[in-house]
Amino acid sequence: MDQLAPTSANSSPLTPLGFLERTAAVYGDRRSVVYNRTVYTWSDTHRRCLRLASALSSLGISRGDVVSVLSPNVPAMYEMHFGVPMSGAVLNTVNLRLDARTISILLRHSESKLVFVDVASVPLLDEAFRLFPATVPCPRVVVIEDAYEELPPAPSSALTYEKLIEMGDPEFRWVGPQSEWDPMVLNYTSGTTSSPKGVVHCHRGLFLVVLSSLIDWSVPLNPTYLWTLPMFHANGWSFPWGVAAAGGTNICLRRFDAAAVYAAIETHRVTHLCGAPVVLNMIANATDSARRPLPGPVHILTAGAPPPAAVLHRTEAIGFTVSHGYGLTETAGLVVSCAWKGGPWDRLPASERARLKARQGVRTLPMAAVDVIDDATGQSVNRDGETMGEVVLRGGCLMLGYLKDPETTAKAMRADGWFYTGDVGVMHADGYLEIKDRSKDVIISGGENLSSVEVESILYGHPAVNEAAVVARPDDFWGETPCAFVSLKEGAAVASPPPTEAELIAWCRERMPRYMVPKTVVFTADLPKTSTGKIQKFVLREMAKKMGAASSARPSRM
Ligand SMILES: Nc1ncnc2c1ncn2[C@@H]1O[C@H](COP(=O)(O)OP(=O)(O)OP(=O)(O)O)[C@@H](O)[C@H]1O
Repeated sequence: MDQLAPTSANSSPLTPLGFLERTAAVYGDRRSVVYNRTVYTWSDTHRRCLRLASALSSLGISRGDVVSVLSPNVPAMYEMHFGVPMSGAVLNTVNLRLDARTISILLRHSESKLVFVDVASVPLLDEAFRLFPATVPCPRVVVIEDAYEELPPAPSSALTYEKLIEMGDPEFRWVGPQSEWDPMVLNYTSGTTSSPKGVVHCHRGLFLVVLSSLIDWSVPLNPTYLWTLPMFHANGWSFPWGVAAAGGTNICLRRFDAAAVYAAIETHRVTHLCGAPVVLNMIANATDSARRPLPGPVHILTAGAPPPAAVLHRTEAIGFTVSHGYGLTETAGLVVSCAWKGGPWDRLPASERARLKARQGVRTLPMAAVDVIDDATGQSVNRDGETMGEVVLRGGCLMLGYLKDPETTAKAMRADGWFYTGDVGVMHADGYLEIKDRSKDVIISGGENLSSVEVESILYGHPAVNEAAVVARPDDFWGETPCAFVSLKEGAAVASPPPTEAELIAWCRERMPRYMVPKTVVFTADLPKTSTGKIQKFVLREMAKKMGAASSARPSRM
């Protein structure tokens, strides 16, 4: 068999961009994108994306150029996931809730050639441009207008998105990758633990993550998908391409709250949506006036932060079917998922099912391996569900690397063949991974590593708790002790009397070893979050630090 080698017939570069043409051929008349009263079919979307790619080429955008976009989940944002890379360019979705300084840094770092900007974010972009040094040219700007918003229109001289689409040729021969390893997107990480890093993914990695996400979540043909997850966050875990592959309908929302989510589900008969655990919490704790009955089965995929078992339990009790996965910007989407075994697991009590589902799970199909390794020895930790180590990954969905940062890339993708996630986890006897913390969030109390996620999950079980985050507070005796920041559910906050610090501490004491029990509880209306819905623990850690050292007496430890 030695003479059998790849030929041009069997080695066309893998890319998710080809999904669009196929879906337009099969489901041309079906709805592709819905936004308020705007409804496109897959034929429309196909033509509009080709026009976009063609128009970008006519503006001089070519292979490898970075094109950025600052936009909420509107149809233009969806189209750019195809149209921009179909011009050969690299799509760079920028978090539109960042401040002007960070946006200015990211645009310069990426050497972006053109920026699409939502009309509401024009002043923010202008401010970012003012921070460019005089010697560095600003990228060209295209404004995305919105007929449904009462916002000042784009200046008459501005090139608008719709004008650009009109300029383009719907018969354009799109620019395919020369190699499946060609870069296709550039995404900056959320900046939860450090400055955002520029993650570059190639066509091949995205192709793999899209197909495996559909299989893993058992997405059927023609789903109706509600865009609650921002597309600017890791390309909405790659579902812009996934919904196209499945011939689904994208329901776009510029902004949402619990009432808007329930209303959209009812109006459009939504079948699927993704959301960080904060979105689940928002849906589960919605007031009666916001809630509507579900018109049919609704599947929610959650990831991005550890979902507390209590939140999974509450969301499923309302009637949603929740799946849980784990991934990073560096993996383009979900690469570990809590594969549900059905049968015996279905027969367990609901709270036990939620506890199992809160585990992150096993590798998805394109991944070669997932492990938890001991930092000191580099060996796998015992599969006992207790011994903590760093979560490492290997497989086809991993990024090419960090843009212009070989040192950080080498630190993350090491010579031993693993990608180091910076997450701390345990491996259970059944081979399921469970994340216990981010390494920077681990609390070390009296020399013992303590998982803030475990303490949080107990706090979430308290009926009055809306959200909880636990961080380290300096302690004169123990070095660090857990400090909990807690927001209460609306009803509980006004009910008399709301729980006190002593009551929450007692609640924890009954349910966890003493060394894990928070020594301090701070009640707050809201917890600080990144725009991707992650709790900013570094902000809370600073607050805990400013509170000064807790001077513990030497309590007896369990
Ligand atoms: N299911 C999950 N359970 C627990 N944590 C999760 C889950 N999914 C994702 N995460 C967390 O999210 C992280 C990936 O987030 P993302 O790539 O958006 O940026 P970030 O890591 O928050 O930002 P930065 O790297 O800039 O600090 C993971 O490393 C992990 O800590």
